[in-house]
Amino acid sequence: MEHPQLPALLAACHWIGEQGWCPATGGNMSLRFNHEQCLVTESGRDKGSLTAQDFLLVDTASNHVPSGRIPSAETGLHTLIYRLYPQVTAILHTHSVNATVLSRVEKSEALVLQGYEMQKSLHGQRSHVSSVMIPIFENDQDIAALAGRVAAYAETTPLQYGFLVRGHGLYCWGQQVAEARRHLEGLEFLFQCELQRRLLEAP
Ligand SMILES: CSC[C@@H](O)[C@@H](O)C(=O)COP(=O)(O)O
Ligand SMILES: [Zn+2]
Repeated sequence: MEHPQLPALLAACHWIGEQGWCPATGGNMSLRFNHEQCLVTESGRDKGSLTAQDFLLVDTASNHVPSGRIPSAETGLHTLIYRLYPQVTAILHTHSVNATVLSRVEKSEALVLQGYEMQKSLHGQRSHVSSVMIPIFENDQDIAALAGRVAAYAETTPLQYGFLVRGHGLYCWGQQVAEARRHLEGLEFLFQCELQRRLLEAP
């Protein structure tokens, strides 16, 4: 499989593996291929050691896979984001300890980050004074049902950068692989800060 951004995505996946953010085959990654198709990781691969052969062409409208191979179990979340946001070209899904724990510690439907300079690692954020809201959706083994809830939410509140799935992990994206990777690194930094702040400030 060839795509101008695939080398950058493979490098990002290897870096993600080094960070320990995709343990035990967790996580999945994708690229927009053209107006009709995207490239999604094959299910069950070790995401830290992916090669170009581990990406499958998927029809973005129907989730159909012409090759007949088995794409990520969470393909429906990737294709939803590509359908909703034409500017998105790369999506990263990771299972870091911090995203997994923080999405459970925070009991509400969103994680609000405020007061951090690193909020400016996120597209359009200009100041630590602003609040960054990362929605948290309840985990679900029925990915079509989860995608339906994400789509319903996005009808009233456009998704930016990414969202958390409770006790599961982070989905984030960008207009290029480089932006998706910056969002992932920025959000993971913010998650770690927020977890430590909550621990240290706990009464
Ligand atoms: C290690 S089990 C995790 C999976 O259930 C899932 O959440 C995941 O992210 C990876 O699934 P995959 O089908 O390989 O894309
Ligand atoms: Zn997952």
